[in-house]
Amino acid sequence: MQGPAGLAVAQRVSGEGVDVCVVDPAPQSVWPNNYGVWVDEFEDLDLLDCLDYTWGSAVVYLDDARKKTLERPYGRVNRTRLKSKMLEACIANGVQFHQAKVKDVDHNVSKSIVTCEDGTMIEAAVVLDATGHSRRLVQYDKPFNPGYQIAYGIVAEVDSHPFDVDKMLFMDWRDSHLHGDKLLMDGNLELPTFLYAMPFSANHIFLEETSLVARPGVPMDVIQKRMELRLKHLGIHVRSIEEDEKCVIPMGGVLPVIPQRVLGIGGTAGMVHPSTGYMVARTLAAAPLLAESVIKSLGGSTSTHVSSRPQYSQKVESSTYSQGLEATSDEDNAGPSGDELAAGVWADLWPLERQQQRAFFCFGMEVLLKLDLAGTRRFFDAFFDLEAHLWQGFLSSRLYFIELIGFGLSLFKHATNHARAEIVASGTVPLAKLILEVAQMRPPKDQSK
Ligand SMILES: CC(C)=CCC/C(C)=C/C=C/C(C)=C/C=C/C(C)=C/C=C/C=C(C)/C=C/C=C(C)/C=C/C=C(\C)CCC=C(C)C
Repeated sequence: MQGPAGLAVAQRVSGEGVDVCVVDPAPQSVWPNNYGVWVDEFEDLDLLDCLDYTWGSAVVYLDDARKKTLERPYGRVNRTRLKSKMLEACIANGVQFHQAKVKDVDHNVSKSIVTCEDGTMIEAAVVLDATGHSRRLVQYDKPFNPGYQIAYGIVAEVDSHPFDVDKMLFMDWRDSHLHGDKLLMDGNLELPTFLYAMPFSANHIFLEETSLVARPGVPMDVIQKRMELRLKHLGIHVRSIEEDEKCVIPMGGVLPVIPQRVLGIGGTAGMVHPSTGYMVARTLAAAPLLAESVIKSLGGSTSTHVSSRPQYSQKVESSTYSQGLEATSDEDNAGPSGDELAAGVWADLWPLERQQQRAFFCFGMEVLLKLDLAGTRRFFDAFFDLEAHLWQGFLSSRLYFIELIGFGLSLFKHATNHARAEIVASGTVPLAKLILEVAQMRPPKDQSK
């Protein structure tokens, strides 16, 4: 199924007159996850009409005694509206939808041929892999060793809940619900989970028990059991479950090979924030950038180089799954070669400063991976005490490397001595790796120039 990233690119590229074909096994299905975003992020994307609930602030419980209020509005994405809006724009721009899974792709100098599981072959000037974490077509040349964010969530009708409906619950690290179960309690002390909740009304709420990051991931059944005990402890009686979701999000890990012939966006292209697991706002912001880059590389806006509809022909076989997006071209030798074109787009997508930023976020993730519950509480106590532009900028990928160094030093300054000692103990090796990695980084080569 095509997620927000792929559709956003299809919409933008087709809006410039480029012929686009989206390959998706379920183009009309509803996206499965409940996405939450900071309202300012969606405001920047001009998508405020795609939020169905907003809260003026968010709350973090560190433990039974300490609570912080984050003065930053938060919203729930209306995924049906967002998808309809994108689909309508795509249809109006003439995007074709082919209902299938992509099986494979082959390239020649100027074109790529995508083979679908139903045997259809589609010729394209550019192929974009937007298959999320299944990373169907994009290639990796190093072992992928991410951390895992695991979450179990429900949208439920409840008799009542104890949360303020004007505030969303960003993180609740309290653990008193586990006091009666030593095994679960000890497990949580070592690999903690928190509750994340969006209260829509006094008896309608989204509740999600979440492991921020662990390697390997915390088992789903453990997370569900912890949530069950938490809800009981909070006196939340679930009348009915409208939706439930099981999320497994790989965080960090290596980037795909840059450049490579197939383009990528979203999870397949390393765009999950490695310290938070958030991705929607980041990929929706990257979509126009990628689209502009593709259009520029194809030789301006529209159909000088790009004119034909996808050419379907018969083919056989079927097996795996995937989706893709293809901009088609029938001009064999005009403009840059396929490799040059793709290299230019990858260079725009992952410039040096974005790679450095991501390396810093991966460093942050390595520190989080080593913290137990007590350490996590101390860490977030310092994190949310930072000046707003620092913690907000960090979460929304708005700080670049030099600012991130300032952020790191400020966090260190705000931390208690105990938390500083933990950051040093868990962060020294990852920090040394970060420095080495950043020193070796070079801007990606744009072969089209
Ligand atoms: C929808 C779906 C799919 C799913 C969903 C699930 C969920 C619910 C989720 C949620 C999530 C969340 C809430 C998240 C959050 C997160 C956060 C807040 C994070 C944060 C982080 C931070 C960090 C990591 C930081 C880091 C930092 C550091 C490490 C620093 C350090 C420092 C030092 C060492 C000093 C010196 C330095 C320099 C110079 C650099």
